Formats: sequence, structure tokens, C-alpha cells
Amino acid sequence: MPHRLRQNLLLPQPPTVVLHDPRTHLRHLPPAYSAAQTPLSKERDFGAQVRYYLEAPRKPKFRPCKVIFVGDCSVGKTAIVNRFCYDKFQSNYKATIGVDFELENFSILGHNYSLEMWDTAGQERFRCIAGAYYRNASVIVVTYDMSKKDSLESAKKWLNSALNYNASKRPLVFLVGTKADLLSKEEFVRMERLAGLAAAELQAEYWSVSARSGFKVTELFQRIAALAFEEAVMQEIRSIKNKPQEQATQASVKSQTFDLRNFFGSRLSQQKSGCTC
Ligand SMILES: Nc1nc2c(ncn2[C@@H]2O[C@H](COP(=O)(O)OP(=O)(O)OP(=O)(O)O)[C@@H](O)[C@H]2O)c(=O)[nH]1
Repeated sequence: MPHRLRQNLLLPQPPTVVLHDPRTHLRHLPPAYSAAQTPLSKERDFGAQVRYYLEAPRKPKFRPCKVIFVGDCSVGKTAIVNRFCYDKFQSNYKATIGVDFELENFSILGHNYSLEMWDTAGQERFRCIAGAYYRNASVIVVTYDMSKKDSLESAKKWLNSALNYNASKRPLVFLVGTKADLLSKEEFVRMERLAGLAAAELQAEYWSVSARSGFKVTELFQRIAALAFEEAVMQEIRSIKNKPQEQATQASVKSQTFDLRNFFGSRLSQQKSGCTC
């Protein structure tokens, strides 16, 4: 028995196997749906500046990214979020009341990054509640139903109302056509052409997806997470670059205050000494 124990101790430890979820574990920038049309990054990978910043030993912490889903009622906002987060699809319609919330964690270039997904109600009667959740969005996903042209026509109205709550900084904007499985090939091509024009007008990146079949759903969410992450890193880099300048300005203001104090101090002591004379 002791011999056996000794043998076990001498055996090398089995390597720890970490299984990464390929859906949420990103090492490269996923491509756009149409590289020729996107107003966002056309690059095939994260920029050198981003990789260099993340390779340093410090471990920056990133705030969760707020993504809001807007669009007419019943276009399929809840369905695409559920397909990505739970890999499930429900064919019966249950209207979102106000807003639903999901959190998904990603590992991007070895750093933790989460998406807060705010799935807002499309029904008119919930409009005023949903609006309150539009603030501080980093990403706006305007959703329309590819089988209903009028839902594409409403896209501009939805985007404008979401942008009104985010006037200080323009979020990344995606225009997403859902229910691609319901269209024939010809209808699909025709609709994509129309939607491409609308996306250019809205300065949005275009995607066609299907929550029923899962077509392009994972790719869309990976792209959203990666672009939002890249933007968050670039913001960090910009704030570091601006810091020395800010500190220098503060230091010069401080030294001026100090000089003035000295000046008044010396005048006061002169006066005081004058009095005693
Ligand atoms: N065939 C098909 N049906 C879909 C797809 N996505 C959603 N649906 C159906 O469309 C209906 C509405 O989907 P929801 O995801 O609830 O729509 P919503 O935009 O969240 O609706 P509101 O909560 O009212 O804003 C449901 O019956 C879904 O099953 C899809 O990709 N293909």
C-alpha cells in the first residue's frame, strides 16, 4: 500500500483542461455581415493598439456594455436574445411588458467583458416605460421583421427615439432583419437590398438573421461584443493619453495659487512689520 501511494505521488498531475465556450470566447474580431457595406470596422482583426494595450501586465476592468433592442412589436427582439442566451426558440408570441434583461459574459482576448441586453417592448402602450431604459446605451440594435416591410419603415423612428436618450455619445448602431426563414430566396435578396439602403441612411451595420433556425445569430452577438469591447479599450487608451496633460494643467493651477498665497503672505507680513515700527 505505501508503495502504491508513493507511485501515485510520483505520477505527473493531469493537466487542467479549461473548456471555453466558443460562442463567447473570442480571440479575433468577427467579420461584419457585409464587409463592403458596414460603416463600422472593416478590419479582419482587433487593432495593434488594442492588442498592445491588453498585453501589458495590468488587468483593466471593463464596465458591462449596455445593448438595447428596439423595434416594432412582434418583430422578434426577444426571440434573437433567447436564441443566443439559451439556444431556444418559442413559436408562441408573448409580448414583452416594459423591458426584459439578460446578461451574457464573454472572454475577449483573455479579458472578461459582459453584455447587458435590454430587450424593450415594441407595443405602443409600453413606450413611456421602455424609453427610460434607453439611456447610456453603448449599442443600439434596431430590429425589423424581414417579412413585414412596414417594420423596416419604422426603423428610423425607433433609432431616432433611442438616439434622443443618448445625445452625448453616439452608440454603435446595428440594423437587424429577423425571420429570414420565412422568405423565399428572391424575397430575401429583394429585402436585403432595401434594408442595405436603409442601413446606409441610418449609419448602421446590417445583419439578416433567423431566431428559428439560428442563422447568423451567434455571429451577430459576437460582432456586437467584439466591437463594443474594442471601443471600450480605445476609450481607456484615449483617457490615459489625456491624463498627463490634465495633470499638468492642474499642477500649474496649483502652483499659481501657491504663488498668490506667498505674494499675499509677504504683503501681510510687510504690513504687520510696518505696524510694529
Ligand atoms: N418564423 C420565425 N418566427 C419568429 C422568428 N423570430 C421570432 N418569431 C416569432 O415572432 C413572434 C414575435 O417574436 P418576439 O420575439 O416575441 O417579438 P418581440 O419583438 O420581442 O415583440 P414585443 O415583445 O411585442 O416587442 C413570436 O411568435 C416568435 O415565435 C424567426 O426568426 N422566425
